[in-house]
Amino acid sequence: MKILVINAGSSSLKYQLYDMTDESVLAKGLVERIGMDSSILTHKPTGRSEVTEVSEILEHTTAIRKVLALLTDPDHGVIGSVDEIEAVGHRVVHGGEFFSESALVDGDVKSKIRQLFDLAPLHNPASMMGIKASEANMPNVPQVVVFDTAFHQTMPEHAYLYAIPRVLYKKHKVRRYGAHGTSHDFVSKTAAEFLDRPLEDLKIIVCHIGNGASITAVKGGESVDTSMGMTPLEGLMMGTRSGDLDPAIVPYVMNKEELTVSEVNSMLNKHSGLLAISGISSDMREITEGMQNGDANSKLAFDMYEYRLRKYIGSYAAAMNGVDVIAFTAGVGENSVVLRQKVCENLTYLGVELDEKLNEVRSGEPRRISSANSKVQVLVIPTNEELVIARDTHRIVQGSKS
Ligand SMILES: Nc1ncnc2c1ncn2[C@@H]1O[C@H](COP(=O)(O)OP(=O)(O)O)[C@@H](O)[C@H]1O
Ligand SMILES: CC(=O)OP(=O)(O)O
Ligand SMILES: [Mg+2]
Repeated sequence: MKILVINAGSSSLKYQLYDMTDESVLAKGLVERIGMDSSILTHKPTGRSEVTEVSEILEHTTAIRKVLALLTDPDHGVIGSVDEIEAVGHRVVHGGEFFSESALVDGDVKSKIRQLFDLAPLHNPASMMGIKASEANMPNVPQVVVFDTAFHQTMPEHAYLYAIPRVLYKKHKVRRYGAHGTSHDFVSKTAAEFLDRPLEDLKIIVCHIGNGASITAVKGGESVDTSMGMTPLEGLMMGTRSGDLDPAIVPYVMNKEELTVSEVNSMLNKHSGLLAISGISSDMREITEGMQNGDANSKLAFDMYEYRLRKYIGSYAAAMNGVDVIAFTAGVGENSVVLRQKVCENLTYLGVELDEKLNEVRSGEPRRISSANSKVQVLVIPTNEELVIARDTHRIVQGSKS
């Protein structure tokens, strides 16, 4: 079965085409700047050279039409016809309390995703655009949705409630939901397999640090706490997101700077984090380079990022009354030798002992970076959210046929 996996953002659309007979990726790509003057489509058929097209792509339906055209193109394509795509899997960030599992898309599922627009204004409308665009271009193909929040539905009440009037939870569903669950789930399972130990016995802290960043306490295979909250703004400092802050800052700044709700949201989501503190970039590569070249603001941004991550690791060790495994994943977690080193340097009280040589190894495979004596196994586990989405889609579509 060939499955197209789609991760739609408000102005972007990432895709991967899988052949599920061997879980191989036939092609992948990215459409950027949808709705802007020159959109860029980058398409990479596996084992062949990448193609880039610049054109005007005003909305997601056109974006998917162009992707399908490239997937079937005589020169750059990997399939003979769109009919070969038997299912589409979509990443949806917010499933609220409706979804603790992936689901086959129908009218009810779409209505629930729509009801969650208010809780995830930056993410869910974009996912819905991706679903509608796929339905328009592939009307008879089953669509499956895989939620970032689903894995975290096991969190206990004391972890997911905010200490605010309970009526806000009852009326408006104000609570913590978390995100990146697909990755936290995959990485914790892969860590247990890598160590050849039963997942049920392990206390694992997964640090998913990429563009968006979140950290999860996984006990016995279940999420017991996670750093993202009602929206993906809470928790760690990120590329452009503030992470945790005193909530009183929001009304204070709105008042002083005469900001609207949308302006303050934009400030916290798009103009904060590494970008705000460094004044240079939201990209950890540039921050590290700036720091190594003596730029004080880059060093401060790095130090704040590392310090906050380390504090969360300590608090999740407390949440689980111990930790057996710390797993680093996503763009920064998989690649930043210096970030991992600085974090681990200050976790000796937990029994963490980093092996500096192992930490410097670069590979796309799961690997251990702690020393043989370390009480806590520190691992780097490359995440693969798209593969999980493809597997869930495959399972659900097969199940719906039988
Ligand atoms: N070699 C590296 N060193 C440090 N950070 C890196 C490196 N490579 C990638 N990154 C970071 O990873 C981030 C992207 O992470 P990724 O998980 O791909 O994000 P997303 O999937 O959310 O777009 C980049 O913004 C960059 O900061
Ligand atoms: C939920 C979230 O933060 O997603 P991303 O990492 O793709 O920005
Ligand atoms: Mg990501």
